[in-house]
Amino acid sequence: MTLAISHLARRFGATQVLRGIDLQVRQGELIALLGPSGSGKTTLLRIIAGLDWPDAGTLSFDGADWLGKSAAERRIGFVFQHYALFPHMTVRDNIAFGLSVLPRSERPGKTQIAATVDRLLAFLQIGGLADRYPAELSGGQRQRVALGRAMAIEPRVLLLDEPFGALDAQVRRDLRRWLRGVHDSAGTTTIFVTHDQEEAFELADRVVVMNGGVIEQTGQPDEIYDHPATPFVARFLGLTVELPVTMRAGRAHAAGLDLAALPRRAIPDGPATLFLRPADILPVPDPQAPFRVAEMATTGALLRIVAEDGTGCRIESEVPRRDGRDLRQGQPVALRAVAGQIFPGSGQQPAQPIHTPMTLKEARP
Ligand SMILES: Nc1ncnc2c1ncn2[C@@H]1O[C@H](COP(=O)(O)OP(=O)(O)OP(=O)(O)O)[C@@H](O)[C@H]1O
Repeated sequence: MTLAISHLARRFGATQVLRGIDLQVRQGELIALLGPSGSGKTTLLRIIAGLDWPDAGTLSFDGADWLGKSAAERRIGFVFQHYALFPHMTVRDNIAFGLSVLPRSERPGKTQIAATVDRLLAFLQIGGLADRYPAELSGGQRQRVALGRAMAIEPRVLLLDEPFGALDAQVRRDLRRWLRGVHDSAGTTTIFVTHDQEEAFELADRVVVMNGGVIEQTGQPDEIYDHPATPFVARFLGLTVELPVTMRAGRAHAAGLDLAALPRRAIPDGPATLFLRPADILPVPDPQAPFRVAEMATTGALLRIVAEDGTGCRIESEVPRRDGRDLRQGQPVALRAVAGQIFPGSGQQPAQPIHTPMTLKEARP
């Protein structure tokens, strides 16, 4: 069972919001659509749900065209950021709602609906809330109920749009783990939208990074974190230090930088740009090095160090405080990169990826 999206495009007036989306989601996967505001995540989710239609492209489920089907026919469960529970109904009635409005031919009997709701209340660990009204629930409890309501119809695909966006950090973290458990035990196929990196990486089997209506990269969290496929993904995932380097036979070189730890890459000789996380740069005392420690500040566990080379180049690094014990203000240091990503081209706009974004076939199961 696969949800297959191909060349999907959507324009609102002059704004091209989706520009050719290709994505396949397998049965039982938990997928995060991650990207900045306006990148098209919600639009994509609404098209999958049958709440909006694309201008071009295809959307199919198990080989059957879904664009010809209504939202109800697709049997989608949808949870929005702002809990759209019915205020005048108890939790029990909210969860039963989707079942009680099914066409007569598909609608289970009253006893069966009550049994399904009881099972869901227990499964979602909200049995104690069954007779409360939404106004008597916390935000986190409301989102659990909203998920219960979405799951009652046994959806083929569960869609969540920033489901925890309005909640505080600790509740979000708790709900995340709870959702992962629910997803695993229920065996649903789930797609959720978030702009919170940590949430996407902790929860998802695969993360889809979107930007400006295109998918920049699709992959397992660790693959994306370790190997961002485009400059956008690199910046978005915190590789904020960008340095001009020169490639020779697959190796990057730059004055004052020790780049020997970076593996060789298939990149043409010539100018390229190295993207690094501050935590992947280690300043090492070296009397010959062109850099000097210009600033040092501690955050408790970490030491933030700014190194300058006297020509205006300032590079920020972040090391565990114990690793920076030998460093002093003004000291000459070489900067050793322990990880990083290189893209051909130089300046503000390094050329686009050397890797093509991963497709489903390439992704590990
Ligand atoms: N019905 C609409 N009419 C006109 N423009 C729209 C409509 N819906 C969305 N847009 C525009 O499409 C773009 C993408 O919106 P979308 O909500 O899909 O992005 P998003 O990635 O989900 O952003 P956010 O994280 O802020 O929700 C935005 O520029 C938005 O203003």
